[in-house]
Amino acid sequence: MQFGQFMSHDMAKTTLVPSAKCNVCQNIPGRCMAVFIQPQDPNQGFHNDQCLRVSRSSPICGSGRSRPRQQLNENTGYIDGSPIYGSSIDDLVKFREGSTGFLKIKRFNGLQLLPFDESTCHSANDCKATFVAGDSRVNLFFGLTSTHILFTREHNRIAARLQRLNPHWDGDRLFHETRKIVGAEIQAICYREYLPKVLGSAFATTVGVYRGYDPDVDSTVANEFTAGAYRFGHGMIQEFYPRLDQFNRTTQFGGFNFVDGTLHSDRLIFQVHTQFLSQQKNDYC
Ligand code: HEM
Ligand SMILES: [Ca+2]
Repeated sequence: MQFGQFMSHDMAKTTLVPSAKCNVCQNIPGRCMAVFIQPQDPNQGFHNDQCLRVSRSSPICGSGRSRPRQQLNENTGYIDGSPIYGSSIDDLVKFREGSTGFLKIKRFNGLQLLPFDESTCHSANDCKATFVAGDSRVNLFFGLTSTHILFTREHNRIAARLQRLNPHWDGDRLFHETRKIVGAEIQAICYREYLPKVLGSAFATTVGVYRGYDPDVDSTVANEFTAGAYRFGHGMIQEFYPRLDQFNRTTQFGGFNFVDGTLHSDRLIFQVHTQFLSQQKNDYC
């Protein structure tokens, strides 16, 4: 599940119409869809809300009128570690340690973590555990945050080794050679470990043997894949996750009880979704 979510964030980030613009139980063409609650639905919370307010994916400007509506992917569709490095050169400066070959990390309580989102800090030593990374969804779930931290540390581990082997490399060379290796590691885990487990015997017929890079393949991500098919992973989310103390002993089960006492994962997605949308800054066309 956890690697799958990380992969989905490497391949796609669909901009949504801000939820504040969809706060009524009404269909607003092109923007919002209201899913009305059926009288027989047993969920009282849904009845209180009257409908589920669904924001539509933002269109690419100009599409949806004389030509079919197309959705925007804010991230690089290639599996290239973009949750770690960002999807644009401008963003990279936020994560790279100056002009060195290393990624920024924050040392906290003897741990190497991601930099804190300073807008959530009351003082230098009093910050919320909200991190900055190449994909803004890094804080959506602590398993996902851990995966980000893992690959950020992996980058710095490899960069340190490469630096020892190639002391003449400048920061740019060191950074990009390392990034290439980390991206390749993520691809290798995806194709050699994750997909064979997910697809089972269908792996051979659906993915098959890698025959080398083909520049003619359209590498953009299909809407059907992100909006539908790949969300199969939501069904893999467990309701409880074991948590470890500093001695790696199981302390308690970390349920999703921050979601107003309910532990059902569908509801989790819905709740996190609403929280997450309220943080979105991007507007639609
Ligand atoms: C703790 C686990 C997870 C949580 C809390 C979570 C939550 C969410 C939320 C809130 C969204 C945005 C909802 C929306 O666009 O309507 C989303 C989108 C998505 N999720 Fe998950 N998810 C989790 C795990 C997974 C897993 C394991 C997979 C696949 C293996 C996955 C695949 C996707 C995909 C493909 C999208 C659409 C991405 C886009 O187009 O931007 N998610 N998820
Ligand atoms: Ca990517």
